[in-house]
Amino acid sequence: MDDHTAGLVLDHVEIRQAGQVLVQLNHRVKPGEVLTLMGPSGIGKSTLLSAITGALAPVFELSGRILLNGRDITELPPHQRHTGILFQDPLLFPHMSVGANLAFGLAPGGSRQNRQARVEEVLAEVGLEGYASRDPDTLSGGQRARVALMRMLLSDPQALLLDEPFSGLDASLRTKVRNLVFERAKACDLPVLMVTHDAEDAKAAGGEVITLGV
Ligand SMILES: Nc1ncnc2c1ncn2[C@@H]1O[C@H](COP(=O)(O)OP(=O)(O)OP(=O)(O)O)[C@@H](O)[C@H]1O
Repeated sequence: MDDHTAGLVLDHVEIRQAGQVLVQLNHRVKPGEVLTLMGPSGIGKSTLLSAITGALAPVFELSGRILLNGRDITELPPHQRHTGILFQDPLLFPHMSVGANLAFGLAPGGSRQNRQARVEEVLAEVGLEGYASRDPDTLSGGQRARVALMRMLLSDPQALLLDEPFSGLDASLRTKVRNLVFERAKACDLPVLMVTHDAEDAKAAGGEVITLGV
C-alpha cells in the first residue's frame, strides 16, 4: 500500500490530564520511516505510545484519531490494533524458555512442528541458533534484546513503537541492536515511532525528529 493512508496516522491527537493538554500531535509516519520523539522527562512521550497501543491509563482523555494503514484503531482493544512495542527492559517471560517466549509471539494455530521450526528459524536469523531451551535470565542484555525484537516481529505488527529500547545497552551493543531493529523495520516496511533521549538514536534513525514541549 502506498496511498495517503498507509502507515501510522496521528490525526489531531490530543491527550489531556485533568483538563490540561499534555500532548498534541498531528502527523503521519509512512511505512519504512522512523519518527523520533524527544523532549523533557514527563512531557508525555510514553503516554502517547500507550494511546497508540491501547494501554492509555484512565486518568487521561484522548481526542483525535489514530489510524493504522487506513484502519481507525482509536477505540479498538489492544490485541486488535496490531502494534508492536519494545521497552528498555525486554520483558521476556522469566518462567518460559527462550523458544516458548518466541512462540508466544506467533499467531495461534499451526502444528507444533511448524511452530518450533519457525522459532528455530528466527533464532538463527539473529545468531542465536540452539538457544530455544535456554532460560531468559541466562542471556546477555544484547541477546535478550534480540529475542524481544523477534518475538514482537513474529506477532506480525503493522507499526513498531520503541520506548527507549536501547538505553540499557552499552555503547557498542547499542549500535548493533539499534541497527538490527531499524533494518528489520525497513525490511518489513513498518512505520516506526521511537521515543528517546539520545541524540545518537535520533541520528541513526535518519527520519524526522519532533521535540515535544517546545
Ligand atoms: N498512570 C498514570 N497515572 C497518572 N499520571 C500518569 C500516569 N502515567 C503517566 N503519568 C503522568 O503523565 C505525565 C507524562 O508521563 P510520561 O511517562 O508519558 O512522560 P515521558 O515524556 O515519557 O517521560 P520520560 O522521558 O521520563 O520517560 C507525567 O507527569 C506522569 O507523571
